[in-house]
Amino acid sequence: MVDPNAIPESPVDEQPTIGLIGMGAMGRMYAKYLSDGGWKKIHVCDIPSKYEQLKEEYRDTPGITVVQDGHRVSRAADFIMYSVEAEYIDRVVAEYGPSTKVGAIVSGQTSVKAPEKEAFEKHLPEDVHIVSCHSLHGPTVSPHGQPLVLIQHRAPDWALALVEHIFAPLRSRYVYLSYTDHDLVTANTQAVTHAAFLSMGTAWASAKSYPWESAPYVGGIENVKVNIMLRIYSNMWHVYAGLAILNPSAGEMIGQYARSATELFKLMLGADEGALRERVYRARDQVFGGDYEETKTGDTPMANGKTRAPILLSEDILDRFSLAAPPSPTSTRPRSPKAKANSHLSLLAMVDCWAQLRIQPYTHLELAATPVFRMWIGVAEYLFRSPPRLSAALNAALYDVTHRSDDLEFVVAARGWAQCVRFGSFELYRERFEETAGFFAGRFEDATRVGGAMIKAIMESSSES
Ligand SMILES: NC(=O)C1=CN([C@@H]2O[C@H](COP(=O)(O)OP(=O)(O)OC[C@H]3O[C@@H](n4cnc5c(N)ncnc54)[C@H](OP(=O)(O)O)[C@@H]3O)[C@@H](O)[C@H]2O)C=CC1
Ligand SMILES: O=C(O)C(=O)Cc1ccc(O)cc1
Repeated sequence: MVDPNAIPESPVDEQPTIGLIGMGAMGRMYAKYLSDGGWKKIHVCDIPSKYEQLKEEYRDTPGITVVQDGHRVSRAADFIMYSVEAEYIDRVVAEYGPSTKVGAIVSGQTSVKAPEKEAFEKHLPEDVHIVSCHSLHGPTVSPHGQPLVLIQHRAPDWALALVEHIFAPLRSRYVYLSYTDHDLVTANTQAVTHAAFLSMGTAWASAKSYPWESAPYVGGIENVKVNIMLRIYSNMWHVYAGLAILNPSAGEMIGQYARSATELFKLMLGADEGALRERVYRARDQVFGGDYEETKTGDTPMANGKTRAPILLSEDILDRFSLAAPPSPTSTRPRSPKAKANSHLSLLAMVDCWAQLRIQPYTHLELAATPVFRMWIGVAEYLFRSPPRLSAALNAALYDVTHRSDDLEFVVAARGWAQCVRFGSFELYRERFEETAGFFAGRFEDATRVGGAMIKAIMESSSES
């Protein structure tokens, strides 16, 4: 529960009025935690046509008052958070921003901050403060211990302290960034990671192949790839479109990912083993350090001379999180088709891309990683920190032609996503996203359950280490 005695020096009451504009997945998550945490004056709204339905839904929730629109929220609240689609932030702030109460603090939950900053600076009155935020996790992940970015943009220290206090019930880990650094970090971590998973999904859907039924993609780290891919496609397209298309740094990074996939694939096609190994090992040394073979435990050496334990769990444990059909009690067949070496083009391209862009993923991991980014580094280190695994992947990539058609689909998909982001078309993005999502939709429910349990197990094990 909130301790009113802990409220910092500020001109607002012990129980500030909190306003939430946009009651989609994130607005609802905040409403729940803030209400459970003991805040008693939370005014919320979505678009006016949802007023009656929202009012009914929150009738018995302590502390929550549903109002018709953002004007009513803005007039009453000491702290207001916009949780609307990034694409619409300018329009929504233009409409409600001028109604903001004098001296209030305004925040935004958008995943990309450049348009939010512009909208706030353009449409908010001079006499209100701006302290923005961004929870670096999806609405179904517990916020406890997850990074929550706070951006003290145009605000005195008491305003930042009050926002920290209001968000205390989330029990998140505050990360302090500027608007500009936020977009740089999330382009490195989220946008390019999503490009990899979106491309995997599109490649499998184009090949009309469910990966959990196909030998190279079953078991161990393949389960991580498949579960995260499905998790992304079961979320809302606009979240990914916004953070890729509207982030000024994301297009270049996603473009590099597609270039890395293309160039590596050409080396594979030409069976240019020397050049492929040279390029991949150089990227590995740059991203994971050069002394990987010396750590017998499989730990990763860090720039500060220490080592860190691997992010992922053992293959056997990861095997539990499969979407493949369980064996029947009488069956003598193995639980799933036997795994076979994979060329891992999506991962080779990721590490090459990090190296080309001089991105140090471990630096981001410590500071501001989403669960998805953490898993993705985990998968990459699992492959790259093991010389035999990496070598087997390179052999498969060069000499096992059965991977060629999937790798070709992957390159086409990665190029398509990069072009779509470069063109900046939300409509094209939506169509591409929904087409692939439609192919997998039948498994979203299972994927949410299995993927959620997998993320929980991995997060718990990495916080213990
Ligand atoms: N989902 C995620 O994993 C995360 C999302 N975010 C960010 O949070 C923001 C919200 O995302 P999320 O909650 O997932 O998306 P949702 O689509 O679930 O929620 C957005 C809500 O805002 C409503 N809205 C749009 N215009 C207005 C308006 N004028 N007045 C009031 N409400 C309005 C939308 O209505 P309608 O549907 O009718 O347009 C919708 O209900 C986005 O900017 C996203 O990038 C941040 C972290 C994680
Ligand atoms: O972890 C991820 O990358 C997700 O896919 C969930 C997500 C999406 C958007 C955000 O702004 C924050 C987290």
